[in-house]
Amino acid sequence: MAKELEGFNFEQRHGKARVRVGRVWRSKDGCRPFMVEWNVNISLLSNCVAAYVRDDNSDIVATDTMKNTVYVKAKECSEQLSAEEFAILLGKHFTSFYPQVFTAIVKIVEKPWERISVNGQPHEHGFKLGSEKHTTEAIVQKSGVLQLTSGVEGLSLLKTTQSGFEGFIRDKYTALPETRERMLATEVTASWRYSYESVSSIPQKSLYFNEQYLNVKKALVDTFFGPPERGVYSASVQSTLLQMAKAVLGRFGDISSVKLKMPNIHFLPVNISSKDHGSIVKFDDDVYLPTDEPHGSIEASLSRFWSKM
Ligand SMILES: O=c1[nH]c(=O)c2[nH]c(=O)[nH]c2[nH]1
Repeated sequence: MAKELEGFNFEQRHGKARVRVGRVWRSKDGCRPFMVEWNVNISLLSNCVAAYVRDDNSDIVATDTMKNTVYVKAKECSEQLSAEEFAILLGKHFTSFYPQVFTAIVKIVEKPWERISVNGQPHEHGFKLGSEKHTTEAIVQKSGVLQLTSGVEGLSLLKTTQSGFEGFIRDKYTALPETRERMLATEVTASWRYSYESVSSIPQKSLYFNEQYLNVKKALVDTFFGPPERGVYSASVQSTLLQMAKAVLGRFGDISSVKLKMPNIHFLPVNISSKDHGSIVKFDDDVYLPTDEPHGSIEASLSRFWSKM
């Protein structure tokens, strides 16, 4: 919230970044132990202008206290919970415990520890690190008003065919040939906003948001690839991105908007020729030069008309 200060507009927030916490829930009535590793970012909007203007810290929640609170609340959570629920729980705490705090913004990135299978059997206490990460952001107001966003980052996808790019603008700067046959590779960053508008209206079902995370990820991945035998043709990253976004809004009624970032990570055709021997390697949709940079950057968001995002 902007405030007038000595003839200027002034906005401030403070918080603790990158608070890392691991939580293990030990086995109970036959359940396997479960663990998570979270990286928590807290940002508080509070009435503490005196600290800026008068060296008066009496309204400051120390960022060290915020850090400690993460561990206290993790300890208090005796049942396994999703990153979304933990973010909301922290947001509720900061906005209700401190009169000075009117909004809490809590972001969590979950490290993708996955239970390992040994000889096809899920291990009791063994985990290995997967690839893409589950993310969430809860913005909690003192009134209980909530904005909840979840996402995935680092979801690397590639298909070796069923991708092309034709019909784009051609001018004196254009060298790219048109094609109906290329590799398509990307690293998806997605975020989606849930339509729950207060902390009291979120689903009470245990681990609901973990389930939704897997469902949304599946919708994104399935749409990118198409059916296993035939796949589906992609006319551009743009076209595939929109189909993926539509699949999410089409399948999940409690998601009001979705944002997708899909860099086009190029696999360049390899053609090598020498002065003496002419063509040494002639590209025949077989040998590529994988690259990181430069890459195409394509992003879009899709929301329902009634969405606030
Ligand atoms: O799917 C694509 N979209 C583009 O906008 C683009 N631009 C480009 O050079 N190659 C591609 N591919």
